Amino acid sequence: MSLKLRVEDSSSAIKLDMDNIWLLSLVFLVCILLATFNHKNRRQRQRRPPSPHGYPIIGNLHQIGDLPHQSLWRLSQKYGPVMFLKLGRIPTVVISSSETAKQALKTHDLHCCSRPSLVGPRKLSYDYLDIAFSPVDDYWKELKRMCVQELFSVKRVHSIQPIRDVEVKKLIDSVKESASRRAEVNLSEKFLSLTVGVTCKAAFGVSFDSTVLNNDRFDKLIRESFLFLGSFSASDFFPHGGWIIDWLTGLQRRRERSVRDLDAFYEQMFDLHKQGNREGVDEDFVDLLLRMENEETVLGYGKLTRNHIKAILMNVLIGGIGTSAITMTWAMTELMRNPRAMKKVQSEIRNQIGNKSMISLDDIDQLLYLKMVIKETWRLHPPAPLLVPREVTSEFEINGYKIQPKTRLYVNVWAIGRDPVTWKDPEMFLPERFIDSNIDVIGQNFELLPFGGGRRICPAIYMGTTMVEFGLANMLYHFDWKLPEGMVVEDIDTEESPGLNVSKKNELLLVPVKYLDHCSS
Ligand code: HEM
Repeated sequence: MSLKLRVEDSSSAIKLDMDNIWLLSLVFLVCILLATFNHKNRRQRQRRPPSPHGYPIIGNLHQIGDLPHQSLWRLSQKYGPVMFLKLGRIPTVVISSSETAKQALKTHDLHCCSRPSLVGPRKLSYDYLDIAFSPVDDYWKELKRMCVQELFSVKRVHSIQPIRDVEVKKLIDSVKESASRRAEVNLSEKFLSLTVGVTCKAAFGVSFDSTVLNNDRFDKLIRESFLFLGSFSASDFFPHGGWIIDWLTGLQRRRERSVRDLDAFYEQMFDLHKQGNREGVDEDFVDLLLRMENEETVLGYGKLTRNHIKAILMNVLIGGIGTSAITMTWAMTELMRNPRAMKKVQSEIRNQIGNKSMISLDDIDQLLYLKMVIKETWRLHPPAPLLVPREVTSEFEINGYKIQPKTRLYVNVWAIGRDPVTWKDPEMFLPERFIDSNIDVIGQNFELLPFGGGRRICPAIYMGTTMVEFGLANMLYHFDWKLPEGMVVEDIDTEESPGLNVSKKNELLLVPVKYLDHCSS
């Protein structure tokens, strides 16, 4: 009995040992698998750009704040010029130096020149029929080529000069009137009226202050579109459930109303053109696009339709109005903060122009210091500080870090303009830094990118630059500028207001003094 027991004991001991061996082998195998997986994962993570710590679900969204370009600049000082963030569900890479911008916008432009699908732009652009938000495809390529050749060409910029003359003359007259009363002028508002006036006449053949265009309604329309293009939309970061938040916050409703109102505005403009009830140049933008529609012009995959025209006009409104007005306001702000630069630029203009009632486009070519003032303004205050977001379509590397397809890519040109590696005393407004420098804004110098670069570069650089140079030159020629009673230079702030285009938060109020009165007295 005892023998039997012992035999049974030893067999179960052997069985136990076998079980242990199996168990140990299994644990060993799992350990090896885990180690291999971990190693692979660590290698992959190592090849991903450095990243600040994020939270589940929201990722790094809480670190973005009201002025994302500023928050991202601060983060980039800790995590470097190629930084990875998870914004909600969206893998995002932020580029913050001229050297890495060159890699993204030049070397690897082809891999990252598409646009992400964003809800606001999708509605405004009739499902991406525009230039700015359309993904990269044959339609976008042909549309951009057509717009560069027809809408934004040097010839067209010159053909709308009579419109600029009329609108700038109106501005001068209204500022003169304030000067005669020694009253303050809201320059932020004046510059906006100027660019709205020029854009309305050049694009739609109507005056902003005419009865045809109810300017209160138009003003509201434009402000609303800017607002919702620039405001936070949960759907853009949580593609599957974000719409619920947008619905709860009322953003979705406001967005739909704004799209409806803009659509009605375009239809009204088409009707006016049908009735021949328009003013301005021989052929405005609507005329040109309607003519192309009649000629059954094919772009990419199909014929140009009314929705294509509306989407293109949306880009003209969004691109043409804010950017130039913002630049002129920032330039005047910086000149008021730097009286030496103000004196120098006014002397240049007045010495070159002599005694004239209006400055011409040809005169502008000689104003080299003015051009430096504008470049310096764009270095410190690019109107689109993060450009327009891009989407990566195929894998590439920057500084040895792998950037995966479907990543959203931001280029922080605001940070690049303040990089002490590139710019000496970056916080100082110093137009002279461009003397003897070849740095230009046409996308070839990656330290200064107010118009972006690569395939997605702004197609209207000449149009935008001409508006800014012409508007500023006239305001600086005709008037001296003083601060309102009781204010000193140190009181002028450079606070920014959030949005798609970053403008000066507090409006710029100045008192004009008529210059030519000095001459005649
Ligand atoms: C001071 C004036 C202007 C500035 C600073 C400016 C700046 C920019 C920037 C930064 C971009 C994005 C580039 C990128 O993503 O790399 C852009 C794109 C664009 N801009 Fe401008 N812009 C100005 C004037 C204009 C004007 C006057 C128009 C039209 C009337 C215009 C139409 C466009 C369009 C259609 C795009 C989209 C290009 C694309 O995605 O392929 N811009 N602009």
